[in-house]
Amino acid sequence: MSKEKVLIIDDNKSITRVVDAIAKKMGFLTAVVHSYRQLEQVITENNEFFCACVDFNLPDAPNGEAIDFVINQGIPAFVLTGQMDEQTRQTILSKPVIDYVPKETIQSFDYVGKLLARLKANEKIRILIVDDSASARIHLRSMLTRHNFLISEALNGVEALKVLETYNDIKLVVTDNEMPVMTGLQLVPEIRKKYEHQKLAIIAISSSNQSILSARFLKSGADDYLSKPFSAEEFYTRIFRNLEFIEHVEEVQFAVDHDFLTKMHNRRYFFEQSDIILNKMKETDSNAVFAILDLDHFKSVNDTYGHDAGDIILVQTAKRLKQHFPECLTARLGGEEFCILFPNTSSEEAIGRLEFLVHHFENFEFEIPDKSLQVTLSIGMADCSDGHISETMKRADQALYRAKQNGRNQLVEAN
Ligand SMILES: Nc1nc2c(ncn2[C@@H]2O[C@H](COP(=O)(O)OP(=O)(O)OP(=O)(O)O)[C@@H](O)[C@H]2O)c(=O)[nH]1
Repeated sequence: MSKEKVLIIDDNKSITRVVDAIAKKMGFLTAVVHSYRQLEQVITENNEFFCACVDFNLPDAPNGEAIDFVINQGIPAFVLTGQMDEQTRQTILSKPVIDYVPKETIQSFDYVGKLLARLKANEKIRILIVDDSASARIHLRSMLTRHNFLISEALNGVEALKVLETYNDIKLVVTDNEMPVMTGLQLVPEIRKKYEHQKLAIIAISSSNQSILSARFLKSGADDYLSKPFSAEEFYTRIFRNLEFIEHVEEVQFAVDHDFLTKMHNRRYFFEQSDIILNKMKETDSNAVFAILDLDHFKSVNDTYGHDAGDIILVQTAKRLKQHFPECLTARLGGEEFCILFPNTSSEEAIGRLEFLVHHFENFEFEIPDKSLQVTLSIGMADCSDGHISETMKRADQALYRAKQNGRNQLVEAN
């Protein structure tokens, strides 16, 4: 039984084939049925599904009965429908479904793919609901949990601030305005003192008919405003827009901080962070060590086995460095050159760990297509007593030069 299985229910086989292919491409397992009768059978064997994609109209269940059946089994469901009149829309939205997808064009199936990706991503996203009304919280929780979000709740602004301190995976706050202790309008600027728009979105919800309220919320730092009553489509669209903004910023930030090939931190990030770490070390009078690592005769690896093989070795080297030094700041400086900053570490300890690494590389077989090969490592190391990473780097670089001169495959400590 797998929670990673998508249940696909449609009497039209060309539609199930397309949805099946989309789900499989995304790494899901699938179960496909073409009638209500088959659906009942499948469910008796297993009702553990990630979600279900349900046809509104089946020959033996013409009025959305399959949707009710699946939801009653506790399976989150989205609906595929050929009819898109207002009556059908109302009927679908009166049920606690994830969403509906009109089977109008081929783009509808792109939407199915996006929906599945969204549902998978949502499993790691926590939303904080802030409302003093239990029924409002229950309603919002029900709408959001069917989209797989993790949920926390608070009854007023002060509680909300405490919950934000407790959970670091909250990406979105949905807040009411009128609440005892601290209102939504008071809460929003308090949140903004600590959390930027790129990290945390705020959507305010209110039934107040004061048109100025939305402007006041937006000016105090909210990202969006919803007036009650709102449709499910509007609610979800605003939730996803705001989360997508945060996710795009995260993607851009990742690209800025990481090396494209190895996904290791890059030179720019290393310099920025090493300053912060070395300042902390100075304050606590602790020792730090810097090492620069260079693969030996890498040009000949590229020349002999090709650039793609060289890339594989760089990626595997990055993986080994992250595994060996999880608590250190590691980065790819460029080309076949990497570096490590050991915080709170004596030179003796760093020497021990780096010598072990040299030995490990000497004995390690890199796997490239149809072959395995050894690539050794030279390292220059310097303690960070001069306080500036650029000075330390110069000394470590000279030590690396000596390691290369002495025959490579070794560690040399700076004078
Ligand atoms: N495959 C691959 N090769 C790279 C990349 N970046 C730099 N290189 C190659 O790394 C090689 C570095 O060569 P050299 O600087 O001569 O150093 P070396 O051959 O390792 O010699 P020593 O350092 O003296 O042992 C060059 O062939 C570059 O083209 C990359 O992203 N991928």
